[in-house]
Amino acid sequence: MATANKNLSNYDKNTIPNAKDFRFGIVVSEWNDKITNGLYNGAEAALLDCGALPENIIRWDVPGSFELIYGAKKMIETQNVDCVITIGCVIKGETMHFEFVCEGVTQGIKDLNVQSDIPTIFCLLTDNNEQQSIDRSGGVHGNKGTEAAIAAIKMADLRKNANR
Ligand SMILES: Nc1c(NC[C@H](O)[C@H](O)[C@H](O)CO)[nH]c(=O)[nH]c1=O
Ligand SMILES: CC(=O)[C@@H](O)COP(=O)(O)O
Repeated sequence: MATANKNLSNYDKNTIPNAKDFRFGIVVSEWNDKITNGLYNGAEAALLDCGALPENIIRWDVPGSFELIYGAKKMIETQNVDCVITIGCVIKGETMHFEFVCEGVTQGIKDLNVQSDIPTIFCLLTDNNEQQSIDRSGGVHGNKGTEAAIAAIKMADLRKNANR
């Protein structure tokens, strides 16, 4: 289903574990910061709405989406978190740089999920233009940050139960 056919901000708290016992790291790219801050706000609001404690949400900023990989790796290594959310927004320019950044971040986040026991959630917008990013960070299509927060809670809970 394309994003255009679903609202990214919709969730049913009855289907989501309580987040009160989980610690979350959120790594945020400074590129397109109007968008990434909107994504962060959606993620933070959803985590708090589902019971997460403010002191259990740790935010680090990195220069661009490519640095999300290293930031998430160090967050996992040093902050005793139960899940990491990586937030970035890559918007197509004139060159192939878009493709390489998007693919590189995708592969890097995938590698973290393979190599680490801590889930890393992929909240990266890869858009053709700024309007698409606006629409997905609190606009007409909802907020992908909200979606990422719900995924983070569910994966932290899955990890807890799997490691019992
Ligand atoms: N063009 C965008 C970038 N480019 C920067 C890279 O992410 C990286 O910081 C740089 O190559 C240095 O390593 N980053 C975004 O997040 N969004 C863009 O649209
Ligand atoms: C995704 C990017 O790095 C891109 O915004 C850079 O723009 P350009 O391809 O025009 O250099």
